[in-house]
Amino acid sequence: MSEHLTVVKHPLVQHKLTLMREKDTSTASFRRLLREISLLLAYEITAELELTSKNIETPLCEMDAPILAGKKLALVSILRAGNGLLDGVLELIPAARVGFVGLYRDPETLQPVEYYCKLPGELEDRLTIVVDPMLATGNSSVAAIDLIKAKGAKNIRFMCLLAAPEGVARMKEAHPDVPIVTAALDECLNEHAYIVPGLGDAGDRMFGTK
Ligand SMILES: O=P(O)(O)OC[C@H]1O[C@H](OP(=O)(O)OP(=O)(O)O)[C@H](O)[C@@H]1O
Ligand SMILES: O=c1cc[nH]c(=O)[nH]1
Ligand SMILES: [Mg+2]
Repeated sequence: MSEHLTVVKHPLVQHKLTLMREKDTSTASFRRLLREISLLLAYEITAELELTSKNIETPLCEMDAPILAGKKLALVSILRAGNGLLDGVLELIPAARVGFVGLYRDPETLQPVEYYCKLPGELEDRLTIVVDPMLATGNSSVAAIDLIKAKGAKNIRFMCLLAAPEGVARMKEAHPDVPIVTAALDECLNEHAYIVPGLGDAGDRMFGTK
């Protein structure tokens, strides 16, 4: 991908995102909508994957048919909210290898606290798609991508649902080689570093916690 930031303006994405933002949307609907949007974002983020060809036999004849080139993709979910995007992407790319980085944002310092990390092998040879619905200060995604790069990944993309300008700038500074695909670029962060207008706490809305 050549752009550092891609906002997916597809009408279905925008419609579903509006439903997710509404404060009275139920946990069940929120989860379903996130899965549906993740399929559409996955379509976009994989649009330029490299193809090679394979000789196959159809019931009628032989042909050279396109298939994905290279090693299986890696998907990395930033726990816990990342799992809401992961489920949909895995439906589209079921053979992908999957890793998890467990981080939560300390509400006082806004720094990410790591509590888990398990990543697939041979990351240097794979396209790695990192998923987390919220890019707020960017501290969590930058820290997760630091860990993923330390494990060898060189070709990384980041998928989110909402991005704040502050988070996009932080990512561009720390990881200019990592393209971001998002459903919306919101206005700003509030005094608690929540995205405005945003949708609130993605993890809490997805899992029904508070
Ligand atoms: O860009 P940042 O300012 O770092 O904020 C974004 C992070 O905050 C949320 O996670 P949270 O810490 O709420 O953890 P959770 O997924 O367990 O709810 C979100 O899913 C991101 O990981
Ligand atoms: O707006 C925000 C910011 C960080 N994490 C969230 O879940 N929402
Ligand atoms: Mg949360």
